[in-house]
Amino acid sequence: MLRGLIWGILPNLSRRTGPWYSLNPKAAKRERFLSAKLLMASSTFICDTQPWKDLKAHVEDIKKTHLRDLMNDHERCKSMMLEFDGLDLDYSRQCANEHTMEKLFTLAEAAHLKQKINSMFNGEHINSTEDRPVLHVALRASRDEVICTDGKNVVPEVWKVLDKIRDFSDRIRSGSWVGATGKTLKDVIAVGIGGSYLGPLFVHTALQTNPEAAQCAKGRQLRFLANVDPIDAAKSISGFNPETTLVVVVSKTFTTAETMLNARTLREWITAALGPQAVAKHMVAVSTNLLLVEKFGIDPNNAFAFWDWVGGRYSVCSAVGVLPLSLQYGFSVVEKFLKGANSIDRHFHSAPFEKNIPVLLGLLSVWNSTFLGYPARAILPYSQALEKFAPHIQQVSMESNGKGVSIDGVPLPFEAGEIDFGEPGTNGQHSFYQLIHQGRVVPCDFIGVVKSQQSVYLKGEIVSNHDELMSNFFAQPDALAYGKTPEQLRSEKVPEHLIPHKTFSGNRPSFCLLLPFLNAYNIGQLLAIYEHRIAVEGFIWGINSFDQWGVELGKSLASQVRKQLNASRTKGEAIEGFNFSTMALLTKYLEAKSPIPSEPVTTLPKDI
Ligand SMILES: O=P(O)(O)OC[C@H]1O[C@H](O)[C@H](O)[C@@H](O)[C@@H]1O
Repeated sequence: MLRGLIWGILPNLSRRTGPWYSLNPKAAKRERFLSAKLLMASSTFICDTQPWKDLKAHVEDIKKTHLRDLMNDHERCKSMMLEFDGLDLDYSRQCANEHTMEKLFTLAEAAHLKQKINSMFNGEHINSTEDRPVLHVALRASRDEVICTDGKNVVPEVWKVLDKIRDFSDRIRSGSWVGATGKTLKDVIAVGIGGSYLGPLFVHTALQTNPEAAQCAKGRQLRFLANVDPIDAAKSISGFNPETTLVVVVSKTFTTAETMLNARTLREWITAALGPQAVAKHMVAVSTNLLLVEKFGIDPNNAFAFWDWVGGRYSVCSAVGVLPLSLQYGFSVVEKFLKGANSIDRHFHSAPFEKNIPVLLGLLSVWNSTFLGYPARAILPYSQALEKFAPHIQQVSMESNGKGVSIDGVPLPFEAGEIDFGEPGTNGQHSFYQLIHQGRVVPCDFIGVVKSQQSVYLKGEIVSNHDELMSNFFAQPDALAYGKTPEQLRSEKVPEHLIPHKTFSGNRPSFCLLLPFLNAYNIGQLLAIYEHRIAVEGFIWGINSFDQWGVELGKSLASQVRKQLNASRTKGEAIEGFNFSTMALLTKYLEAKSPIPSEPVTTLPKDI
């Protein structure tokens, strides 16, 4: 109740006056602390509210009607189709009817969804455990938009960095900025991991085959180096010449162990060939921590900033993605990507829930996972260019919503988050679709594209390769929804002993999202839809979707192992301080890995 009141009142105040605590930072911190304490005291879960209980009760009702019968109601289907800015969403194959939707909207009200969305756009510190606002929407705002946090409009800062990227990427691409030996830098290696890698990789993979973008990228190569496995470093430099390569070190914190080691490895690769002074011409950085960038040896003038109000997994629209992508495709292509994301931001912020794509997707995902009990979600783009979309969304979704406590730190009495996975169709059909058709129920997102980036028509065939792909896009959702009954099989004269094996229960929910084309703008739209959908789910569950404490424990244990490896090799110290199993395995590892260097050696990754 109290928590609801706070969520309700603060955004309204801040809309009128700017953030209410903006003038005095000390008071602001104290107020935030007090609010957090108040929130702690009022641990009403969303599952204790009447709308939640109504939805629980509604599950039995909806289970009485098979999806194939729901699909017979054309009015229902019509009401579950939505068009916005060239995109078509069809959610008629959800196990839901008008009552489900009404109840979900009532749940959204009880969770103060509208106020929470406003709080995000208003720059409130909704990431309370890190005391930060969540403003990735500001990264793609147009120059004239005003998005404030702590009393300051952040849009001019965003555009200052974007202008710097435009200028720098133009200079690199035109050859006015050259490497240490006077050669044009035509190849780029972006070193980064997690949010400093997955989003840019997804966008790069999607743009690569777009004719307009590919034309702009002619003669240039962009590669990513993420894994600390030395094979990845070797692959990243394979065939590249340090003289013509620019390394972009991308790390929000500039402390991530893997990225820093890879950055040192590539620095060594450059300096071994061109001398230490070459770093100034061949290495630049993207980070929020410009002090550490300088300490690493990169000129702060060659650093591109972003801000702590951008979560790593939401950073693809910051310099994290915009710099490497602009180097490859030119800033004007990337600007279209930002515009596509901005179009969805505005839609998400202003459209009524009944017509709001991220809200509808988010609410129905909560319905599927929490109420119907389907904990996984398959992301199935029928487009090879989107092959890195599911890996990116895995991080955005599972790092955001894989939480065990509410925003006020109280253990949740229900499970939050989903298990996301996916593959492009039709490849996935020949892999895991067996399970989603006859095994566990996994709600699916089918993503299709109307106009392919490639049109291949073979002699004598009127159905193009792309039509063939899309035939599957249209067929699979119906196969999941309708299934196949024993009666149908009998009418097809299927032998009785095979009928149980060939029966498809159906009643398996899916969404269809159709994009007109796969260009920079649509890719931006797609990204923002998923980012906001995931936020909607977290807002409903009442968790903090913007922190990620769960990744820390493994990191600190790895650092203990690293220390031990160092001590064993340099001082011959015995393995100690671990449990029996880890000690045994570590000892085996050390014994088997000989010769063990006792002092630092430099062996650069070999070009493979
Ligand atoms: O950008 P960095 O600071 O190097 O962080 C890279 C990644 O590190 C961690 O694993 C976090 O869980 C991710 O959210 C983050 O994206």
